[in-house]
Amino acid sequence: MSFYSPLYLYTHPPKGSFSGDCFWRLRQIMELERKMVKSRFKRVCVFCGSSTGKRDCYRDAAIELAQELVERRLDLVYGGGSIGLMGLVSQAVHQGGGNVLGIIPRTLMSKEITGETVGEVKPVADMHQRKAEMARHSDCFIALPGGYGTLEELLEVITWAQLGIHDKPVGLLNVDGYYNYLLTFIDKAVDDGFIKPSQRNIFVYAPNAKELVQKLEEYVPVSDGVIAKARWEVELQQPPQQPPQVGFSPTTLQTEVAL
Ligand SMILES: C/C(=C\CNc1ncnc2c1ncn2[C@@H]1O[C@H](COP(=O)(O)O)[C@@H](O)[C@H]1O)CO
Repeated sequence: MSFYSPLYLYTHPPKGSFSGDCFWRLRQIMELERKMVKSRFKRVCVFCGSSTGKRDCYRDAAIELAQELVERRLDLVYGGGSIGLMGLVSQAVHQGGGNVLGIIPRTLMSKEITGETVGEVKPVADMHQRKAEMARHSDCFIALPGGYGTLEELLEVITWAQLGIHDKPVGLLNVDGYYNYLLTFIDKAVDDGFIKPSQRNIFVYAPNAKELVQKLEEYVPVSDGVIAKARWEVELQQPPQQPPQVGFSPTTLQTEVAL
């Protein structure tokens, strides 16, 4: 193709001219758009410790995960609060320009308990409602290292996936082998007949944020949930038969968890 052909001038307009500058700018934007990672998700729920843990790798992993979410333009849903890894993830996503939604029980809202939160805060009545709301607002779940609270949240969304309450991917960020004993325990539960082999891979795990988010993107739901998602949704539409009695009520719990 000649340097003087109309097609050459169209694809290589002279720099410095107004139309040429606009063209080069447009090409830069299109190139950036092409490089941007497209995600099947919009909002990611992150469960993590209300402590930072004793080793730097946990803090680094929390920030690295936040950067991965920002890079993929994913919003963060989390338990509210600015303490521990929860604080690090939420602040890093917020500073990176991402949307942050913290869902927190009113009783935990005091700054002495949770610190100063960033982004939008949604107060809820209790821990059950918090978990149901976190799940409802998210397209997938990630657990960073944490303690009892994190384990409880993680195992609950895995259990809900097993029951077919939702089919959203769940991922474990196994920072420096933090969750190796849990993974070994799950293998034991499969070997001893408490978890179906088909459910062993109901969640994914990876040592770093990039690999984990990639696995979540590629995840195909395990389809042998005992109760189909649609049935839980029908359950949700039914008005409660009776007002809840004192203590635990299976009806309200089902209604709360149906996503
Ligand atoms: C210790 C107490 C409050 C600490 N403040 C918290 N604020 C908000 N959310 C919290 C808090 N502590 C735990 N959580 C929830 O559990 C998850 C982390 O728990 P872990 O045991 O540290 O792993 C976290 O995702 C929150 O949902 C009250 O005295």
